[in-house]
Amino acid sequence: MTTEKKQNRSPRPGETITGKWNGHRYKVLRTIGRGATGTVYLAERRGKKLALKISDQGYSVTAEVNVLQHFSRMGGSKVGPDLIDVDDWLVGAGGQPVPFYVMEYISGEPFLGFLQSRESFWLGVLVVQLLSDLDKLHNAGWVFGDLKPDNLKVMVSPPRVRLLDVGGTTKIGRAIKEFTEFYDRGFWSAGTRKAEPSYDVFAVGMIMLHALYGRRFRRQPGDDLNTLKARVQRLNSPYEPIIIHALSGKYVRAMDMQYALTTLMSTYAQEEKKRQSPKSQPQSPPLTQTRAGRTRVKAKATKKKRIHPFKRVVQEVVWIGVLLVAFYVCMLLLGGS
Ligand SMILES: Nc1ncnc2c1ncn2[C@@H]1O[C@H](COP(=O)(O)OP(=O)(O)OP(=O)(O)O)[C@@H](O)[C@H]1O
Repeated sequence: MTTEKKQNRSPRPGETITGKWNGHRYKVLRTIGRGATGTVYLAERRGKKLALKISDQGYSVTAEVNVLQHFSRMGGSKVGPDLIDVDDWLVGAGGQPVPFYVMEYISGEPFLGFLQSRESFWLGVLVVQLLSDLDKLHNAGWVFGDLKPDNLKVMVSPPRVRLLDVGGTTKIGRAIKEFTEFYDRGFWSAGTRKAEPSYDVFAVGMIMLHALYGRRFRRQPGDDLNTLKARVQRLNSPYEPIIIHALSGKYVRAMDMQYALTTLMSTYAQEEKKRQSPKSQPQSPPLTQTRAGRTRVKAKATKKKRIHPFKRVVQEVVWIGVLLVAFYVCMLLLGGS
């Protein structure tokens, strides 16, 4: 593979890319997106959809491929996309080799888009999954680094969060090599940019804050960790203590946050079960803090109480009929004896 930096030609939709070394052919369908280090295309080989990344920087391809190879050796559930092929594309006869790699195409919904139409319970479910993947990554000696909603996708049925864009993945102990300010603890003066598990955990806290708040907000001069904590408190969300702990660096490992979140969610699930039994009184607000969730719960409750007048009449008529039939049967039996 080449490592020199140059401006590569972009493939056109419908164009076929043939690898110089492995000889595999990929038909480019469309551009998925452009990042800082290159462009990702949706491609097809033998009827299978794949993601093909072409970079202008050979060294970034090498680094990303290296990380994806580590990911695939982790075993268990998949952490990042599977690496499928690494090769050079020869553009035209005698053209310069263009380095590219092919990975599993992760189809699904964007992380925030998936949550928009669902109750905030789902935020907890996805974050528990994410923390489990991060924990595996950390145990293998890496930190994801550039953790943000854009780098997460939710594969549906069953919903499963997946990590994309491994460009920021950094060896534990080194300086984080790629980050996005809003999710970066250094930006909020909440810690260093040293690659350690708590760096990713902070970003998870910011992702939760972003999802519940509904958008990113600007950092004003002087804003810091305390400003973030105050924002979290204003959300009045059951996730508040978890997010505050994540932002404050109280969870050293992703697994610590995962444990706290799972405990909180199972407590709420038990309370919800009790709440549904007619004798008990609610103890705390349900885990449905999104506006959409609250409206749905309210609508459901209203629906239960109100019965259509016509339906009530029909029910009464049916009951009177049942009673009359029972009365006549009794009369017949008494008359017959
Ligand atoms: N395996 C994949 N399956 C599906 N989509 C992918 C895959 N890998 C990357 N993408 C998408 O391709 C786009 C470009 O990704 P890329 O990793 O190059 O950069 P980025 O994350 O957008 O930007 P940056 O690296 O600058 O943060 C993104 O929209 C990303 O979601």
